Amino acid sequence: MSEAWHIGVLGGSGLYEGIELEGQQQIEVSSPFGEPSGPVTTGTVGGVRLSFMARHGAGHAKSPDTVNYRANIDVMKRCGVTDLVAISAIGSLREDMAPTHFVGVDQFIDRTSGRVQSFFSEGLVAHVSLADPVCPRLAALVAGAAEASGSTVHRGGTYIAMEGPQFSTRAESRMYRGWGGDVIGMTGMPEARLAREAELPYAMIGMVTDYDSWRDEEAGVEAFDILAVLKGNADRARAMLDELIATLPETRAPSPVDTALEHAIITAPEMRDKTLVAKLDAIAGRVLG
Ligand SMILES: CSC[C@H]1O[C@H](OP(=O)(O)O)[C@H](O)[C@@H]1O
Ligand SMILES: Nc1ncnc2[nH]cnc12
Repeated sequence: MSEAWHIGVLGGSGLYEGIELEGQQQIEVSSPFGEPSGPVTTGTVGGVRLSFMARHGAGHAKSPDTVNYRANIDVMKRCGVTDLVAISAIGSLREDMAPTHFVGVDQFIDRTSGRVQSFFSEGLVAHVSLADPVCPRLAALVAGAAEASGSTVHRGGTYIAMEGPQFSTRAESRMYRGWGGDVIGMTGMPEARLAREAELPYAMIGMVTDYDSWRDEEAGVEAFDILAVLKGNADRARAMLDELIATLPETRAPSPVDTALEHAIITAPEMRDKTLVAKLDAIAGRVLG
């Protein structure tokens, strides 16, 4: 069965507003998982619905560790989003991925700690596959849109999700390169994990702002350097979104991610925690009934 696209956008550092939408409304959506980062701006472009949330909230009040990733994803799901585009500022761990370039992230190495990693828990256990955390169809559409709107795009890249909020030491930065990391940021996890649990195809487009701290001859990254690159990146991210909406196939064919929970919940029906089942109405209502 095909359906209409509804593109959700999580705007990262420097991207606090989405694109101009027809019939634009700002809505507060509450979640049983707590406070989301802020309201959702929703509307349509050429008949396609788009819903935008600023990941760090108004005025960038939320740090990477205090973003309520579960509430944000839950709210996107409640809004009826079908596919989720994450836009993030990233440091580059490779010479060829230069500041101002875009990287279509396709893998993650999770170095975060102490963040809530799952919607599921005692009383309702689920194990979804995360081998390929990014939806290849959505990633290709996003990368194509970024290229068509004039950005240099690297298709594919491994994102090191670090805890922060401090940037990496030089030794860490060099170690991540040795691990095969291509880019680094602080928010991709647990966001990508939770999107998969919510059966939301997810694609992250990273906007390179700096070379992190692995280049011996250079001073390490500072927030000031990042902010200088962010403004131009935000305009190009908005151009990418305009192009994405304009180039989406007319109808949305199903994605395998739409049914990621199909065989993932392993707690016996009679042992399920009713309170948790109720909280998961938006995330897992499809399979929990
Ligand atoms: C302002 S630099 C560090 C900050 O930027 C990135 O945020 P986001 O992924 O939301 O664009 C990075 O992950 C850090 O949170
Ligand atoms: N070098 C870096 N490390 C972590 N997060 C970032 N976001 C942008 N640049 C970054």
